[in-house]
Amino acid sequence: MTTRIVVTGTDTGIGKTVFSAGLAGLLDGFYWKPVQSGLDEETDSEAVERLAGLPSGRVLPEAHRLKSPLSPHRSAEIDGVSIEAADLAYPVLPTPLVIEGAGGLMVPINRQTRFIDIFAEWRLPVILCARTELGTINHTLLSIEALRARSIPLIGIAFIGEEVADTQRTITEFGAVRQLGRLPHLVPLTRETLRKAMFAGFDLAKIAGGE
Ligand SMILES: Nc1ncnc2c1ncn2[C@@H]1O[C@H](COP(=O)(O)OP(=O)(O)OP(=O)(O)O)[C@@H](O)[C@H]1O
Ligand SMILES: C[C@H](N)[C@H](N)CCCCCC(=O)O
Ligand SMILES: [Mg+2]
Repeated sequence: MTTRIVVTGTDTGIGKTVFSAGLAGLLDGFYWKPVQSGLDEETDSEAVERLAGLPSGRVLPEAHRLKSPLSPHRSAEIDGVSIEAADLAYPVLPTPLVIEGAGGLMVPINRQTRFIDIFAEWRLPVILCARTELGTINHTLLSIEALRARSIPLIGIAFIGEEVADTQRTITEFGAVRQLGRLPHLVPLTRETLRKAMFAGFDLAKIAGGE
């Protein structure tokens, strides 16, 4: 089965890229970051190259690489370019493909379109990355509601951070959503520690099984 999975999250900086690297490695697939904003530090694609342990060529080139580490719609304006939904048509490959958004669901790619609108068009199954720390119940349930309102298939939640059992239970119960697993904060964060943590923390059958 060709698995195309969108990895999104409740916010920026919560661990979507690290989780995507681990997932692409587990699936032995490809990774694609359609829009990268911020080029001065390691990009998401470079991080996945470093962490996923995939053969070369499996990290696909971004459709847009924008200089400023801002919301893509603004970063594009500063660079004098415009991101159109058509630019973000995902590649059709015979192997698993992990596609990472930018920030959270409502992040705009231009002044009319947000990532969630693209995901609604794509209709691909989504994994929602969520923190476990205080504040995540609200952010996660709001994100789930937004996905459900647009009938975007939600495979489940990938928790990132230390275990907070009641928070994770509260989210899965109120959200009527599966907990796919949890990726702790890894020290050190390496290809090896990530692969080990993904095997230990996630059930691939749950993920590949779709919504
Ligand atoms: N499980 C983890 N263990 C250790 N460090 C982590 C983990 N997850 C994320 N980090 C670190 O936290 C920072 C943000 O993570 P990451 O880049 O994955 O966030 P993101 O959600 O992809 O952000 P963006 O919205 O910019 O794509 C990075 O420095 C990353 O190395
Ligand atoms: C720059 C950052 N690393 C991401 N690529 C983009 C995050 C956009 C967040 C927009 C917002 O929610 O305010
Ligand atoms: Mg990222």
